[in-house]
Amino acid sequence: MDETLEELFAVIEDRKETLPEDSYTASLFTHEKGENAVLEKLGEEATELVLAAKDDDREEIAHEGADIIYHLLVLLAMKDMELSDLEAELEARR
Ligand SMILES: N=c1c2ncn([C@@H]3O[C@H](COP(=O)(O)OP(=O)(O)OP(=O)(O)O)[C@@H](O)[C@H]3O)c2ncn1[C@@H]1O[C@H](COP(=O)(O)O)[C@@H](O)[C@H]1O
Repeated sequence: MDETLEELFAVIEDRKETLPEDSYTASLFTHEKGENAVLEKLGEEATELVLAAKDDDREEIAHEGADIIYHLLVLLAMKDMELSDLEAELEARR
């Protein structure tokens, strides 16, 4: 899981740097709504996750959970944060 997150975060940082035209990630960095675009996505997906959990739909829980993690990593990159900032917080709670 760690490796998957690190690789995904590296791709996100690359999209932020190179802004390819066909990249959904790049479109979040250049969105006219600014960071609100990713914040709205996080809000929507949190609601969808709650509904999936209420329906006991394990496939949908995994789908919405992955959407949330991806958009959270985009938010970290947008704030010039590192994956290690999140890891440090989790480590401190152990
Ligand atoms: N992990 C993701 C990822 N998760 C979600 N999304 C996008 O986030 C959007 C989610 O919006 P929506 O919820 O409206 O779309 P949806 O899929 O219908 O979702 P539901 O409504 O079903 O919940 C979709 O357009 C997805 O394509 C992602 N887009 C990209 N990535 C990763 O980012 C990498 C780079 O992608 P590009 O930037 O597109 O090159 C990819 O290789 C992936 O690894």
